[in-house]
Amino acid sequence: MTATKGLEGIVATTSSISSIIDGVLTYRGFDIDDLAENATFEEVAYLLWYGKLPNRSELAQLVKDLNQYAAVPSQVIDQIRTYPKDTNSMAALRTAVSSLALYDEEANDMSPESNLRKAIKLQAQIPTIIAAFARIREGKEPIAPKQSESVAENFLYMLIGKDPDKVAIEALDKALVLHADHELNASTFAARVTVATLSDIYSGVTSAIGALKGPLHGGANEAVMAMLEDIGTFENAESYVNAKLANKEKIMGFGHRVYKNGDPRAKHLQKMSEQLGKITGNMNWYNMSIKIEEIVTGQKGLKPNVDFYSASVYTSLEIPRDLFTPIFAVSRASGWTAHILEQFENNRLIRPRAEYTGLSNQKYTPIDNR
Ligand SMILES: CC(=O)SCCNC(=O)CCNC(=O)[C@H](O)C(C)(C)COP(=O)(O)OP(=O)(O)OC[C@H]1O[C@@H](n2cnc3c(N)ncnc32)[C@H](O)[C@@H]1OP(=O)(O)O
Ligand SMILES: O=C([O-])CC(=O)C(=O)O
Repeated sequence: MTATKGLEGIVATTSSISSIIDGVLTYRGFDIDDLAENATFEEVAYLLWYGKLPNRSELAQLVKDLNQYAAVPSQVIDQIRTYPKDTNSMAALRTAVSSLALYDEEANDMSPESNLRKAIKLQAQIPTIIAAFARIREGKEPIAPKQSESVAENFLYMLIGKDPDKVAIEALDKALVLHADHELNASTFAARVTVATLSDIYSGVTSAIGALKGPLHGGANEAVMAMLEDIGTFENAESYVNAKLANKEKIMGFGHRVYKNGDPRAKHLQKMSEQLGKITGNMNWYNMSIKIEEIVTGQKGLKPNVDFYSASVYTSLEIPRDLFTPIFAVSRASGWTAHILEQFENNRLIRPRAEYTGLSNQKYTPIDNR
């Protein structure tokens, strides 16, 4: 038995949800470029869950369900009020999502209908939790979700407390489309491993949030912004990045386990970053990002991943830095739950082996003789 570090190149499951083949990402066979240009997040979520694009009445029903479920149990909001004000936002989300199960009477119902309903509930409630957390820590009252056509609109509304502008809604909606699913990424794998024990969907999504939090995965978008802020000005970018590379430190938002010739989602986010920079009149983050890309790609051949330009996009939307990874979770909730439903459809326990590299033939010695 020989281990492959990080399971690189190991095919661990079959899936018909999304594919990455020759650097092309598809959701249910639809190219991400096509979806990014044309689809709304709600259409994409429907596509991931049901395997086809919705017609008008199917989409209207999903929007109705999302609106119906968007309010979070008051006990969960009350718990969020007790979190320390400096709680890590992903830790808050992980804890609150886990506690949603306590107040859902069907949390442990394993029927396919119940699991699909809970997938939609989780999708509806995750944005509400994040917005409530963000407001409560600032000493403000959470804002109840409104009837809305769009998850992006409702999230921004609950976060800022007024109707968001059209540009912001459209930009966030596109970011949600781009982040919705990504084959067997670490957080999705964590979700599938958890539910393959026949644990419940809340446990699966809680595991996934824990995995997404790390800076080698979803947490990189926040780390990218921390780096941009650290650099501060365009003029500082070159020396900063060169020093990091010389020190063999990683530049956040670059590289990918699967894409070696570039992440197809990055160009959409780059374009949005530029457009939003022009609209806000602040091109600093965009220009700095372009410079960093030039250096990192030039020197290391590494290309930006989905997390790199999303940092400047969210900053242009005036979203606080530590909500970037929770927003990733808003989108990926659709993919996680689609994968959980797929895992339940054809389940087998996921239990690989480890190659043992420890000591052998050890003999027990009584404690006083050690
Ligand atoms: C949504 C997402 O999860 S996208 C990924 C988000 N994560 C990041 O942006 C964090 C920065 N990037 C990375 O850490 C990595 O590229 C990962 C985790 C994404 C992929 O990792 P792996 O496939 O395991 O590659 P690994 O970390 O082994 O790197 C291979 C080589 O490239 C180098 N490398 C990889 N990424 C970077 C980077 N961002 N900056 C500098 N060097 C890098 C490594 O140092 C290593 O070099 P070496 O062979 O000389 O030791
Ligand atoms: O697939 C991965 O390893 C990480 C990633 O890009 C994602 O989850 O979107």
